[in-house]
Amino acid sequence: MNDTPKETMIAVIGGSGIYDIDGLEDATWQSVQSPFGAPSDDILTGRLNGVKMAFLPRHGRGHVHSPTSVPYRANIDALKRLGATDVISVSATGSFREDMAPGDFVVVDQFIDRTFAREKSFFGPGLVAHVSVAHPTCPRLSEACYSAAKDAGINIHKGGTYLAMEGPQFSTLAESKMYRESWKADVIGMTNMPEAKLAREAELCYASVAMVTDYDSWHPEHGEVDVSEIISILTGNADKGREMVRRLPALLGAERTPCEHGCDRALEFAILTAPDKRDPAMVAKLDAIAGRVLG
Ligand SMILES: CSC[C@H]1O[C@H](OP(=O)(O)O)[C@H](O)[C@@H]1O
Ligand SMILES: Nc1ncnc2[nH]cnc12
Repeated sequence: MNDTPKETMIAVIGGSGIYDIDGLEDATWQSVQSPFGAPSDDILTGRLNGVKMAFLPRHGRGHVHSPTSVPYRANIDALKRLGATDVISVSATGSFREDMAPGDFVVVDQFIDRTFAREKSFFGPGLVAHVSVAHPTCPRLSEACYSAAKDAGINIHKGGTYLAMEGPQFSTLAESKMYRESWKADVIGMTNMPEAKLAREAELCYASVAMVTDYDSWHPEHGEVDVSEIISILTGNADKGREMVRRLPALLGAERTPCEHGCDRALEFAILTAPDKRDPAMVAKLDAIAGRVLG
């Protein structure tokens, strides 16, 4: 695995309420083994308008994983092993903005990571690496999601900061007000971190489409978050999400050129451990993630 793949494979990670996608040609659920453990579920693969697609339900079919127990490393490693070039997260989020209303979509471009009980890196003792996540999402992929959603008639906002909390409980009122008023976050969820950081370490382009389901707890006219309301908004949005995904292959194309923003070269100068000090077991485990630079 020494070169940038030449063929696009769009991987969609579906969040709460999204456990399947339809319309793929040659659709097959595949079991993918990863040295980082079992992914959340088998991965649905196929083609859409001639472009390779993969779909992974983040919480597993039947929603078996909590935001903390989602095997983020295994998921990203398995998608990379399958040949994914672009990863699109579709997630349920609360909103801190009056104008980002339930039913709207937001193309997230920044994150505040408040998670604390998850493995956040593929690297560690024996193979140390530091990648930049100053710009954690891929502008080209994000733009494609925005255009696809616009064309599908979705009310979508370009850019927004996603506060990633540990969960599984929703925020207190004081937290909700602090995230909104002091930290200026736009949306809140429990899963995009460390997923976005891991995608960057894996040299995958990553975009996040937040589906707004509620106003968290800050809004004086909307009260507390209620999961049944979230699911009813998500169910109403399912067709919109599918329409957006259906338009992506035409926008991204089957032939993959290097990412102009460098997502696919994030590890170029990131590994600090000297070649003779590298742990051979770590090097072997990172064959898919870092094989391009480890040789
Ligand atoms: C069902 S409400 C809380 C749950 O939904 C979101 O999951 P995802 O990002 O996978 O759509 C949120 O982050 C929580 O995990
Ligand atoms: N208000 C909220 N907080 C955290 N995660 C969410 N997912 C959907 N709504 C949410």
